[in-house]
Amino acid sequence: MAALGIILQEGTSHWILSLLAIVVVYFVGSAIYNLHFSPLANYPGPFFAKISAFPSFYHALKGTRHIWIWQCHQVYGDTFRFQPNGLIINSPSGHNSIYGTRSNVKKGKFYEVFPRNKAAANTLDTIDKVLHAKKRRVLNNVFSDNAVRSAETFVVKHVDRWCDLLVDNLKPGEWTEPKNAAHLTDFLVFDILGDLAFGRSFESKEPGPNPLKAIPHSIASFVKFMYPITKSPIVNFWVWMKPRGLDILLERIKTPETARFEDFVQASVAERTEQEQRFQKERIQGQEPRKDMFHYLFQARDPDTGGPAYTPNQLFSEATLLTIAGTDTTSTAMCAILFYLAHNPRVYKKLTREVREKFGSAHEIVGGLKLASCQYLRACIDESLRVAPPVLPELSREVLPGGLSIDGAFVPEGVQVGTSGWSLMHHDEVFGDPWVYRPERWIVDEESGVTAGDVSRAQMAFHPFSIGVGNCVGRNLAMQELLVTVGRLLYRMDIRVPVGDSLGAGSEELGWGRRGKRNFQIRDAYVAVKDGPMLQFKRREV
Ligand code: HEM
Repeated sequence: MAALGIILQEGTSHWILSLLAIVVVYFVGSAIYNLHFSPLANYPGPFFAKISAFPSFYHALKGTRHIWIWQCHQVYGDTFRFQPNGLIINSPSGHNSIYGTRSNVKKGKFYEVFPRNKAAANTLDTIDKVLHAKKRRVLNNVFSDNAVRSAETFVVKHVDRWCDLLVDNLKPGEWTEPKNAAHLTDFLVFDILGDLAFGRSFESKEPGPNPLKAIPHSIASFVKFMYPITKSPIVNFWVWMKPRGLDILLERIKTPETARFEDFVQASVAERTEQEQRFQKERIQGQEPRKDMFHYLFQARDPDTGGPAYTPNQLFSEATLLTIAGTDTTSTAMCAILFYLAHNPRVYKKLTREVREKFGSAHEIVGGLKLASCQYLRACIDESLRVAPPVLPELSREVLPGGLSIDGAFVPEGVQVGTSGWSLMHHDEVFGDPWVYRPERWIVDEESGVTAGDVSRAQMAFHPFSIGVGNCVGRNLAMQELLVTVGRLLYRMDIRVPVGDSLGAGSEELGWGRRGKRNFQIRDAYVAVKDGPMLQFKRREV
C-alpha cells in the first residue's frame, strides 16, 4: 500500500510539474510573440503591458486607470500599447478616425461583459451595427427635442425643491453645515431621472429614511465591480463563458449592491409595465399616459414585425442603461462644476455676476434664448466637463477586416483601439495649460487673447459626450439639467468650501497627475465615481 501511495504521489507531482511547464512555456512563448512578432511589436508601451493586460486591469481595479493612461502618454507619446492587442491614441485626428461615423471598427469586447445574458444587450452594449442603429432610433425618439423640452418642467421642479432643502431654516447671513456635494447631486439627479424615466420621483433628496437613497451608491458599486472585469486579461474567456454557465453563476453570486440595484430597476419596470398595460386595456377616455422615457420604450414597435420592439428582458436592460447613464454622469459633472467654482474665486465672481445680472428671478432661468446667451455659464460647464469628464477611459473599439488608418499608421484587423477622454482633454499641446480651470478658453475674446483658432483647436479635442453613431443620446437633457441647476443655485445662494476641507481635491501623496490641490479627483470606473467636494451654502443677500 505504501509503495502504491508513493507511486500515486509521484504520478500526481509529475502531472503538476508537466502542467506548470506547459503554463510557463505558454507564457514565455506568448511574451516572445508579443514582444517580437506581433503586428504591434514596434509600438512603444510599458514592458508588462506589451505582454499582458494585467497593468491595465490593475489600474482599473484601483480606479486610477485614467491617470495611468495619461502617464503612459507622457512617457511613450501619443500612441502606446496598453495591452498586447491594444493601442490607445491621444490625438484629435486619431479620435476622429476611431469614433467617426464611417470608421472601420465595431465596439470592443468591453461591451459584451455587461449584459446579464446575450438576449439582454441594451443599446450601448449592442455590437452589431445594424441592430444598434435600430435600437438607437427608438432612443432618439425618447430624447427628441420635444421630449427634452417637456422634461424641463420636471427638472425645474426638482432643482427648486433641492435648492429649498439646501438652505431650509437658515437665518439671513448664516452658512449651512458642510454637505457632501456628491450625495446632494446624486439625489437630485436620481430624482429627476425617476420622474423622466419612470414617471415618479424617487424622493431621495427629501430628509428622512428612504430605502431608495441607497441606489446611487449601488450604481457606483456596480460599475466599480464590472469595470475591472472588462479590462482583465481573461476578458475574452469571460465573454466566451457567459452563455456557457457564467451568466447563471453570476446571477447566483452577485453582490448585495448589484442585487439591490437590479431589484430596483426590475421593480420600476414591472410597475410601469403594469401601468402601461392597464392604460392600454382600459383606454381611459380623454386621458393621455405620462410620456416618460419608459412609455416610449414600451410603445416602440419593431419596424420589421410590427410587434413590440423590446422583450421584457430588453426593457429591463434599457431601463438599467438609462438609470446608469443618466445619473452618475450628470451628478459627476455637477460636482466638478461646484468644486471648480468653489476653488476659483475669480471664476465664481464672474459667473455669479453673469447669472445674477441677466435674470430678474430664479424662475426666469429656463431653457431659451436668455439662458443660451449666458456664455460664461456654458463655458464653465464645458470647462468642467473637460477637466473632469464623467466618462473617463477609451471607449473600446475593435478594428474590422480591412484595417484602419490612424494618424498615418495602418492598424490591422482585430486590434482594440481607443482614445481616453481624460487624456485627450488634458493634452498639453492642445490646451497649453490643461490643468488650469479656465472657462475663458471657450470664448473668443480679444481682451483675454483667445482667438477663434484657439477655440476651434480646443473643440477638436473636446468630446465628453463622444461622437459618431454611439455618442450620448442624453446630451441635450444633461446640458439642460446642468444649466438650470447651476443657474438657479447661483442665483439663489452663495457657496464656499469649509475652511481646511479638501475632500475631492488632489494632494502630494496621490502622486504624479493627481497632486493639484485645485484639481477635482475622480475614480475611473468607466463612468467616474466621486466623493466631495464638501460645501457650505448661504442664502444670497439681495
Ligand atoms: C454630463 C452628462 C453625460 C455625459 C458626459 C455622458 C457621456 C456619454 C458618453 C461618453 C457616451 C458613450 C459611451 C460609450 O460609447 O461607451 C454616452 C452614451 C450614452 N448616454 Fe450619456 N452622458 C451624460 C448624460 C446622459 C444622460 C442624462 C442620459 C439619459 C438619461 C444619457 C444616456 C446615454 C445613453 C442611452 C448612451 C448610449 C448611446 C448609444 O449607445 O447609442 N447620458 N454618454
